[in-house]
Amino acid sequence: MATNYATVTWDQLHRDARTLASALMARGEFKGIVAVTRGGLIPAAIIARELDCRLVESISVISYSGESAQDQKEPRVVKAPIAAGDGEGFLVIDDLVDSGETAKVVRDVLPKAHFACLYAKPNGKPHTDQYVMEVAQDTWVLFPWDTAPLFVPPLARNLGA
Ligand SMILES: O=P(O)(O)OC[C@H]1O[C@H](OP(=O)(O)OP(=O)(O)O)[C@H](O)[C@@H]1O
Ligand SMILES: Nc1nc2[nH]cnc2c(=O)[nH]1
Ligand SMILES: [Mg+2]
Repeated sequence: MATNYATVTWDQLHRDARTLASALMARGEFKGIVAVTRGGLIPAAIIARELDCRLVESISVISYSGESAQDQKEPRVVKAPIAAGDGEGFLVIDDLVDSGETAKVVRDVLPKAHFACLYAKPNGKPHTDQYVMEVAQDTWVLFPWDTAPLFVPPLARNLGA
């Protein structure tokens, strides 16, 4: 079970995706981008815009059924990235690598692609070619699409409770 949570706002996600795009510029042009659904879709859209890349494919992988590491399942590819072939010249984008199991399965399908993500936990780091920020293994990242602002009572109201 994750003991900590790290909340990522839309602004921060956009900034981190642009930082990744900027680092990827040094690798020259990609033929196309493969987004790992669903978490990689929004980062891939931001990066495709920055790299002026119009060919966006997807690979659909299901690895988690809930909101913690306890909910991890064997990753299942439910849609193949046909347009990307063996991945040569393609960039694969996911939101994060945690255990690295999803990335491993994606790499089996696209062995020649360059794999990049925004956030990487220590166990996932060996399975990504590039990432923006490291996150502790016991931290669960809450993406902007996972959360909503909600009312929090003032501290003083809990006095004596
Ligand atoms: O390195 P791992 O331990 O495999 O975990 C990382 C994967 O888990 C999440 O996807 P998830 O399966 O929850 O599906 P989603 O992207 O559709 O939310 C995340 O988006 C990564 O793809
Ligand atoms: N939202 C989210 N999904 C994950 N899938 C695997 N690890 C994580 C994480 O830390 N946050
Ligand atoms: Mg995912």
